[in-house]
Amino acid sequence: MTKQELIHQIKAKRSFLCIGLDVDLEKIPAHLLQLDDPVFEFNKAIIEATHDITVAYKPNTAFYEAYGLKGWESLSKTIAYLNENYPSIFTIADAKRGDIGNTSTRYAKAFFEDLNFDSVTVAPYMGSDSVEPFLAFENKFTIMLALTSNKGGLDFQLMQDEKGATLYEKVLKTSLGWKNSEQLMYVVGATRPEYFQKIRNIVPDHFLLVPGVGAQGGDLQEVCTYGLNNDIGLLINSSRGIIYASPNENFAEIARKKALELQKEMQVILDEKGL
Ligand SMILES: O=c1ccn([C@@H]2O[C@H](COP(=O)(O)O)[C@@H](O)[C@H]2O)c(=O)[nH]1
Repeated sequence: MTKQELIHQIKAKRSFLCIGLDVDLEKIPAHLLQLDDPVFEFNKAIIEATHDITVAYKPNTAFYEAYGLKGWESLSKTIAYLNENYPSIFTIADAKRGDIGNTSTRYAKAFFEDLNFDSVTVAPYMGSDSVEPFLAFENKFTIMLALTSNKGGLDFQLMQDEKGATLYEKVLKTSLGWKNSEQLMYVVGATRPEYFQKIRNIVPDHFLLVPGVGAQGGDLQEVCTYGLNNDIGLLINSSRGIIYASPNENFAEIARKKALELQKEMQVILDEKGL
């Protein structure tokens, strides 16, 4: 998918919502457990209930890898279902990969070629030659961790050098010099709204993937104050807050209700900003 296609979808749907498909067999309604692939059936129901009001889906691969081969099969079926039925929806493999160059290339092939995701999350810790192999894939996006939503994210990301520059700022600035850096997006936690202005000064044009709204307590309005750019430039993720809003047979209906609440809020924000 191209950036223009993503922006077009966001404007058409008046939504920059990303739904996280973090499926846990202990949390899904009991009636699904009798089916052959409960994880895929759960995802299918969530997708059918929300595809018109969300622009992206983000399965976190940990939730699939935890179930071994069967879990990988559920992931593979989910992405195939999305690509076949809703090809204009942006897909994110939240896998947080990155390794020496030739290994990163294999990761990139796994997510971009075999599974055919539009994007994958990566960690920046191993530097340019660990991320550039992902950026070599045309019309695919590499979403790099910048300032994460978790408490421990601050252990390293806010470390300062003698001039007061923080590590996450250096990560952002350095990555702009990498080959095909226009295909980067960055993860910034919704729990860190006070940093969005600074981040937008460094990366005014790139998309930010923002997890942390919902279960982690981040606030959509606060993120949008400085996070939005002229292309909208935000993908706001909520996983548990949407997919587990009801433990009952009506889970998909209630997930839609929760997703719609966020989408309506987004619509108002976009209207107010004239976007
Ligand atoms: O900084 C980060 C990076 C990734 N995540 C992931 O996003 C979702 C959030 O799930 P919720 O249920 O909406 O809290 C999950 O897959 C995380 O691993 C993040 O939260 N923060």
